[in-house]
Amino acid sequence: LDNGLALTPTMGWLHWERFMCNINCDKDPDNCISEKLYMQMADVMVKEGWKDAGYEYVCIDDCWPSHDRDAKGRLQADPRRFPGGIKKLADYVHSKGLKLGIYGDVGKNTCAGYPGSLGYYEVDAQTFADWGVDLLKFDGCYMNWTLLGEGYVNMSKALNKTGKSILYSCEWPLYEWPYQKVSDEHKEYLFRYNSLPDETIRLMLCYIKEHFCTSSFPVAGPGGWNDPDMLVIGNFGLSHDQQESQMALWAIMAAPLLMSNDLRNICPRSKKLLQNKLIIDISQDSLGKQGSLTGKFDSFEIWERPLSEKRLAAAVLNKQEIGGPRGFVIRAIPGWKMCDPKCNVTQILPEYKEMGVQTPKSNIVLSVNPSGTALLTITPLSSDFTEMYK
Ligand SMILES: OC[C@@H]1[C@H](O)[C@H](O)[C@@H](O)CN1C(=S)Nc1ccc(F)cc1
Repeated sequence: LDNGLALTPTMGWLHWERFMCNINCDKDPDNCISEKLYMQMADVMVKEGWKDAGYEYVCIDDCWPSHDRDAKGRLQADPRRFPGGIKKLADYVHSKGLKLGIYGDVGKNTCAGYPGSLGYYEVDAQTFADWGVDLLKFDGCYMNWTLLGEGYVNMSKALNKTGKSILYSCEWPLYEWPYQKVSDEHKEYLFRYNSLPDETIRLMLCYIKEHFCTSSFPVAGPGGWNDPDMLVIGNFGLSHDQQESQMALWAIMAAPLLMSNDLRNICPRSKKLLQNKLIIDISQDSLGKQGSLTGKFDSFEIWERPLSEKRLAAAVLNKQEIGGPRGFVIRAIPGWKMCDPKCNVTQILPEYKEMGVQTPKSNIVLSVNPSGTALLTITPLSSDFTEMYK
């Protein structure tokens, strides 16, 4: 959808993978789905450099509403967990210079059984607009599969009708069979299509542990991004190598960077990784071209993304889980052919290393940890440029 939103992949925080549907505010007040959680995350995002790094959306996921609509048929937040209501929460988030995302469902109920928007698309779109919501994640549960597309299109039109610019983040392709089938119609109406099933994020965990999904994502670009779901960096499930792999791959794929973790309590290494400016620059690159899998051999996967100014980002993933670090000769990267007659190479992960001017015959060997990734940027140099890097 080209109305000036989502020109680069969305960046922010989303509650689901870390806080799920925890509504037990009596016993677990610090981690339950309540206005306090989002206000605290917004505070931390400003205080701890997340906003400055580019993370701007604070997103509510499922389980926020009351089970009953109000007298006018409008959705309302659970009054005990959100005593101030969503509008007040949006005002608070906006006062911090951030944006608020909310969650709805195209069908009768949300996946966790709260009221869905079927039959209420215009009412709900207007309600979200009146509250000052900036993003809507629209799920696809409890919906007659043959009416799914019509529902998503109708909500897209209803959102447009409000006259407010609300980033429309859909799970439409997720509920299409086969998965990841994103048609032109999807792209026309969607900004960010969450094109992998939720279990894939868990599978993605095991993918990150064992292998990455190698399904080629449909082409994305400014105004519409494929979304392999939340960043789980800073949680409990991944080793640091696997966290580096997720961050590198999401940047190469031009995927939205929506963290789902506890920013109030995150280990310094994970925070440094999530705030790594060079990786975020790859993710947010102005060319807006999504990267892809360009090579697979000897239990390595190479993922490459063309960047602005003729540069290339390359990620070398060691899919082997056992054993120790393995060497990968840098000139075996398919895109290395652009290093002709020379190029300048910067390694970003696993640690920053200026590799300087290289030639097509470079013998540099990258060391890649099991389930880890080496991430590079390669800048081609024409012969006269070499002087600059001497
Ligand atoms: O209830 C909301 C939850 C989160 O929003 C996820 O990000 C969405 O992918 C949807 N969702 C869940 S658990 N959805 C879901 C997960 C598994 C399944 F078989 C059917 C639906």
